[in-house]
Amino acid sequence: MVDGEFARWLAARAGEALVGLRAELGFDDPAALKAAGDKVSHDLIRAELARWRPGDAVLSEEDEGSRQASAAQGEAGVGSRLTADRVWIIDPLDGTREFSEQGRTDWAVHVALWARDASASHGLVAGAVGLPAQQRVLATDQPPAYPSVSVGGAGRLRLAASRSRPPAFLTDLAEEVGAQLVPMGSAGAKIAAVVTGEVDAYIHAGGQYEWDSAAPVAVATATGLHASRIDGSALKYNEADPRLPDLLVCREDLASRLLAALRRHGG
Ligand SMILES: Nc1ncnc2c1ncn2[C@@H]1O[C@H](COP(=O)(O)O)[C@@H](OP(=O)(O)O)[C@H]1O
Ligand SMILES: [Mg+2]
Repeated sequence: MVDGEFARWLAARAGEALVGLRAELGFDDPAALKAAGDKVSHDLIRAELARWRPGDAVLSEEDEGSRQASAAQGEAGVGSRLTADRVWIIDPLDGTREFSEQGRTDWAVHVALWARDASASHGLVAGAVGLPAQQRVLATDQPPAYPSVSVGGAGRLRLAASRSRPPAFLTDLAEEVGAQLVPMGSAGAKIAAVVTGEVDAYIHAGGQYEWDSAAPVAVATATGLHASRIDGSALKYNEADPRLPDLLVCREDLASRLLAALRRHGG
């Protein structure tokens, strides 16, 4: 299987396990469901990567060791992710909070591949975003079609934002550009909503990590969408410090307008 296809398969498998876990444990103890979700998905993805891509390094939200840039990884001799040529950047369960709430579908499985010699944007050569509760996986092996303009209707832009930690400046920015804010959980689900045209853009600031955006940004850029930091600079992955605190994902035709508004409001 080529990498994009493999990422799709892996995200789908982890998604099935997570759907099964929700059915098995129910929603009475959200903390237990979140912890179990993180672990089950992480263990499954790590095991399949070790089996099918044993020479590659891994950066995972749920693996303290892999977050330390200097830590040796995997089998002996594989070395640190900072010297590796290929690094899988995974978030086994993005939108953990929403996963633990009955009826919510805004949670995701992220599987991305970063390569040192990549000509692809952001160094991301493959990626898949599993949206198990929406019964779909978006992936770079078959990138979705570029979204049609203004699905929101009435000519009003729709801006996806974190439902629990939206940037403070977003209300003013939305007012200035005449946009409606659409609160949603999970960076992957929000970027997927931009890809499918459910919303026009996603803006985040104030904190996030590489695994929160790598896979969905891989899919968004494969689709032809704009993805950058909120100051317009490039998103960089597999850095020593995995913090990647802000980003903008939107249709290309909106990028300069939203970046200008971000210069005024985004700090
Ligand atoms: N201020 C912040 N600092 C650190 N991580 C943040 C953050 N705001 C959002 N995130 C992370 O980004 C992902 C999407 O957040 P949100 O649902 O609020 O949009 C979540 O990932 P996890 O669910 O994998 O922890 C969340 O933890
Ligand atoms: Mg996350």
